[in-house]
Amino acid sequence: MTKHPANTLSLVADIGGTNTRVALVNGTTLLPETIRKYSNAGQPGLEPVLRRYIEEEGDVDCIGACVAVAGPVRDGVGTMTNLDWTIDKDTLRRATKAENVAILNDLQAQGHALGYVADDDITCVTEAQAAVEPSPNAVRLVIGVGTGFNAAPVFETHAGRFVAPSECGHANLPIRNEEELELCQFVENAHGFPAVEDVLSGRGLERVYLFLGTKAGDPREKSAADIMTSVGSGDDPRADETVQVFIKILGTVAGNLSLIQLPFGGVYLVGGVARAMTPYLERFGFTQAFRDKGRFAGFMQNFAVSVIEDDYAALTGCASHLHNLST
Ligand SMILES: Nc1ncnc2c1ncn2[C@@H]1O[C@H](COP(=O)(O)OP(=O)(O)OP(=O)(O)O)[C@@H](O)[C@H]1O
Repeated sequence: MTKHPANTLSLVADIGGTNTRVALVNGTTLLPETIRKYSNAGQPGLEPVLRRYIEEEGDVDCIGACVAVAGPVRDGVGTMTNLDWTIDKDTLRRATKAENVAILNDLQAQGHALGYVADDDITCVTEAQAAVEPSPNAVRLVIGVGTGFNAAPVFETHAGRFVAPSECGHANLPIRNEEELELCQFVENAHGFPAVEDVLSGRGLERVYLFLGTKAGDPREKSAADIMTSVGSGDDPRADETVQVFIKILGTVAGNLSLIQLPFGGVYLVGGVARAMTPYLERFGFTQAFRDKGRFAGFMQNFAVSVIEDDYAALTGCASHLHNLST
């Protein structure tokens, strides 16, 4: 017997460079007991992952499906940046048998989730100190730091919410001091063009650790998870130094993006690496780097910055997008 007799459900998926999160939704309501997380390693594409999910959910029938991909989407085709997968609507229809299907960039999905994330899942890092309260329709900005880096501004328009996609993780890495210049050269020598994502990501954190070790004549490697376990423990000062360098560059980049989008409604950091950084952002100078914009240092106080702790927010964003398409 099918686990889900009511035929009102849709499937949503958030496909990152490392993990795919899948769930069922009823309208905009995520069904928490249906959330499953799969490692992408060794999988040839999305179709087998979705087929396995549908089977594990008792061959559930879905009326719609929306997936968020970590990469550019053009004309309904998503190309994963950090994985050899391409996702199109026909594949999605074939895998889910749903008629209404949609493909979004994953940061667009995060933008569509704003307003649905519980207050308990939002941690304020940098308070705005502006005299004027933001209007309810003020622009917001989501910034994702996980396997990759990306951002998306969220606009509330008369026609509904519009979340603009971007690929800003592939813009140049900014440099503010001698050490960052050396890091940039280290990345370029090893990997070619030094993009923001080459430092602001899980692999990027590991590169910063290796860079500092190489500079000190002791080039050791450590995984991103192990660096975050060591930081603050006193057993590896290089982990602390690594996280400090990372957080300052994150502040600089988040500040740059804020000057481009003017998110008076707030900046929201999302993704596994951003979440792991939460306890250290203030201690290691995030706000200072975020506001370090010369004559506009005071102006930067208009922007509050928070971290979204909900690992499944993009799934709710997919549900909201699908719901908006059908109403
Ligand atoms: N405890 C940790 N601290 C910091 N980084 C971690 C930790 N555990 C895993 N990572 C790193 O986080 C990244 C995965 O983050 P996340 O789960 O947000 O990725 P994703 O959704 O698959 O990626 P994306 O959407 O950015 O492509 C990997 O690069 C991994 O090395």
